Amino acid sequence: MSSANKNLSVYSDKNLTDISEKRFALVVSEWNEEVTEKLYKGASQTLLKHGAKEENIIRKNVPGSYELSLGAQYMAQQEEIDAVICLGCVIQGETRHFEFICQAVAQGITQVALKYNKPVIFGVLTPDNQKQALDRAGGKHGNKGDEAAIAAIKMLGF
Ligand SMILES: Nc1c(NC[C@H](O)[C@H](O)[C@H](O)CO)[nH]c(=O)[nH]c1=O
Ligand SMILES: CC(=O)[C@@H](O)COP(=O)(O)O
Repeated sequence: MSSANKNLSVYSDKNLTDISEKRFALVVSEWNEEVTEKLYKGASQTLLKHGAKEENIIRKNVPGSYELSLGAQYMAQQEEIDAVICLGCVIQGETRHFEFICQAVAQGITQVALKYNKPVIFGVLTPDNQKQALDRAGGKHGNKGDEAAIAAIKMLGF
């Protein structure tokens, strides 16, 4: 089901685990910052809405989505971090570079989650163009950042 048929910001908030004492690392790509700042806003506001403390939301920037995996590892290895949310936007260009970044970051983030046995969430948009990105960063299809935050909360309640 595509985001066009399932709004990224629509979710059930029933039985969400208490996150008042949980610490979240939000690793944010600087590439396409017009989009990633919106993703960060969505994720951070969703965490606060569901009880996270502002001082327990730690933000770290990386140059681009390819660096999200290493940034996630730096944070996940810290015992006091309960979950990591990676936020990025990789937009298809003229070459196959898009494919390599998307594959690398998806696999890299997964490896970090499994290595450190804690939620490391893939909050990365991979659109064909800027419009698709903005539609999923607080636009008509919701906000991928909201979805990522809820995924982190649900995995903490696993
Ligand atoms: N084209 C996009 C990039 N490219 C940069 C890479 O992510 C990486 O920083 C570089 O290859 C150096 O290792 N990054 C995005 O996040 N989004 C893009 O559209
Ligand atoms: C995903 C990218 O790195 C891409 O935006 C770069 O554009 P291009 O493939 O035209 O070099």
